[in-house]
Amino acid sequence: MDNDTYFMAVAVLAAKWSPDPNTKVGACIVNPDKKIVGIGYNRMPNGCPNGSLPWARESEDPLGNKYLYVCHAELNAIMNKTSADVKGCTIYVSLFPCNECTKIIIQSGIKDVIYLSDKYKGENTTKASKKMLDLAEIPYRVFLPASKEIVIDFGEIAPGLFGNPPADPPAD
Ligand SMILES: O=c1ccn([C@H]2C[C@H](O)[C@@H](COP(=O)(O)O)O2)c(=O)[nH]1
Ligand SMILES: [Zn+2]
Repeated sequence: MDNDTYFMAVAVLAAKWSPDPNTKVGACIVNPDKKIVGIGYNRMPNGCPNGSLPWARESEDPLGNKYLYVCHAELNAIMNKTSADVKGCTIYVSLFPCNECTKIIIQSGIKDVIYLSDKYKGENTTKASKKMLDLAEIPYRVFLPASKEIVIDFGEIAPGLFGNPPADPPAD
């Protein structure tokens, strides 16, 4: 598996933890030595219990929608960093970063953005992101997967757990 596939798969796996019922986003930050230094997904802020804040999108009351509360995947990945900083790192994101995340990406010193989905490319938030990234000379590129899915096969690692005892070693 190549680097991009591996790191984007980590971002997509992180996204699966998101409680957002509509759009689950994952981010994986990788340093120049190809070490993962931060992972995040979109979720409500720490200390805000499940159900205490809305996941709605279209309430007439802005306080009844998720947008004022949710912490974006990129923010969480940067806040979760395991290194002193993320200068010179690459961020793999399952969705093109919004304008607010783009500001944080730029200010944090991240030097490269690789994304999977650009489903909000027509929105001003995405247009503003691209404008800022262009001005800051931070390249961004789409990740084009070689296949639609990759399989994580637990049975390959531990066949005994699935009713297939490991084969006997060959006789001498
Ligand atoms: O840069 C971004 C942009 C968005 N998100 C999160 C924020 C929300 O939880 C969803 C978007 O919800 P929609 O229902 O598709 O409007 O994605 C993010 O983490 N990073
Ligand atoms: Zn964002």
